[in-house]
Amino acid sequence: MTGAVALPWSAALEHVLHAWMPRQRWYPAKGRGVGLRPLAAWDLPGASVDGDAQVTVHVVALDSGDRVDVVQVPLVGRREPREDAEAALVGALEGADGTRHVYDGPHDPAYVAALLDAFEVPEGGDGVARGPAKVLSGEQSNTSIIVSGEPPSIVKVFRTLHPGANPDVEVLAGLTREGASATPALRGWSSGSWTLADGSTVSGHLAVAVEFLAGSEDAWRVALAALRAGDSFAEQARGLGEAVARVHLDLAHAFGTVDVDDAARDRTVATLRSRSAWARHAVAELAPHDGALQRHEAALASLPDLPALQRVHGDLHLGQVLHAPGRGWVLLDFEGEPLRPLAERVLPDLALRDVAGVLRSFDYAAGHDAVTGAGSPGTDPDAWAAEARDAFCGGYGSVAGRDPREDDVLLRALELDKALYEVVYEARNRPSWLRIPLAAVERLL
Ligand SMILES: Nc1ncnc2c1ncn2[C@@H]1O[C@H](COP(=O)(O)OP(=O)(O)O)[C@@H](O)[C@H]1O
Ligand SMILES: O=P(O)(O)O[C@H]1O[C@H](CO)[C@@H](O[C@H]2O[C@H](CO)[C@@H](O)[C@H](O)[C@H]2O)[C@H](O)[C@H]1O
Repeated sequence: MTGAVALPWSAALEHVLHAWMPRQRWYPAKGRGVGLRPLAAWDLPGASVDGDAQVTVHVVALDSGDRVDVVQVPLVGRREPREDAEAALVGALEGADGTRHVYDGPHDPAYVAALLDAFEVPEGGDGVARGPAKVLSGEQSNTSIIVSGEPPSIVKVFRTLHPGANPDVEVLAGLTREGASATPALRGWSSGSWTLADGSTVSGHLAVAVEFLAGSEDAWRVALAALRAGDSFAEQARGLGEAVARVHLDLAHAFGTVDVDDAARDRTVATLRSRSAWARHAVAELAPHDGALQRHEAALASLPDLPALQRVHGDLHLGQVLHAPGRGWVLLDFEGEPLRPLAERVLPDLALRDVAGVLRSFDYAAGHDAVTGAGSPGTDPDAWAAEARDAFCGGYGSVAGRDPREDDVLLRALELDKALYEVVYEARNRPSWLRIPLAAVERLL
């Protein structure tokens, strides 16, 4: 599957990627020794931008023995080095025919042009208007490129690949058909195939393009700024609650709902239990709560009746919400929790899971400055978060027809579930933040 392409797999390319990939923010195997295995490679016609560019997309398995991650690595090879792109240089390959300078695809106009040419467009859509491209900097699990055409778009190149539909593409396609306004409109996507170790060929989405909301600010920053200034976040939280409820109604309409029979209830309870057990085993700092967590796992059997299940966001927090001028709150990134297997992330779930996600995020905002020393609250953080929480639930209930606080037992179980996920997430990624979700686990148990 990695045959005649412009930049074929070779010992030299493997060596270069081995050094370069672990330094990338999106690299999913940080801290683990991995072997690289090529799963697929294909060329995109790169010469449409300039004659020197050769665009090859590699799909590579990162194998650490007990776990395999599959990543997408689009590369551009050039005979002439790009003066303006030192930071995007992956490495240089020496061959009998001279040196090839290899660049990270998203930072090279030849790849971006070729990627957009390969996009499929939703029915009735205009696709992505071409324009100058710029990679978004910051903490991201994928690589996003802003394409400043008229209108502008943002293209997300998926780095970790999964077979099947990517939920970001699938969900935004459904919501765009619904004419939803609290999510960005889908503009296009691309797909590809790769071959697994057992010889089977699978396909999946490689990239997605949506409308770019210029001039927007993310809710996490807005909330932190309000807290530091000593300003209430109640009005914004109420609007956010309304927006989340509208997205839930649109998702239910686009993808349907599933009534909870005994089997679905058992599955939901089992998922909550196994997450608690997973966290207990994964993070030593939970040891003092082991007994209480085991009692909690047993008590989940007596949860009250569950509402119907539906497609949800799955990893909703303030960093996944933008405030866009003239548009209000807009929810992003429907890929679900990165630490959860994809097959689970696309199943119908409790809409209250997203409510719990936002409530946890208010708690994070309240605890952030004390843990990181990045600023200082201008008001009592706990009272600030409690007010935001009430306003959010009130706003949500005014659109959904039921206030989440009426389902307090279930909501609490979902907040605890999220806090346990966060404990694992922080232990792996930001140990200095671990105190925030650990304190929540203690409080919620
Ligand atoms: N439609 C959009 N308009 C404007 N900015 C966006 C848009 N989509 C994403 N962003 C910006 O890109 C960041 C990362 O997007 P996200 O979909 O969460 O990617 P990832 O899966 O890599 O975390 C967001 O936090 C936001 O700042
Ligand atoms: O945005 P991602 O899909 O990568 O989500 C992961 O990272 C998030 C952190 O960026 C993490 O969110 C946690 O930290 C947030 C503050 O940075 C906070 O607002 C959230 O409430 C908290 O869960 C998320 O859990 C993780 O899946």
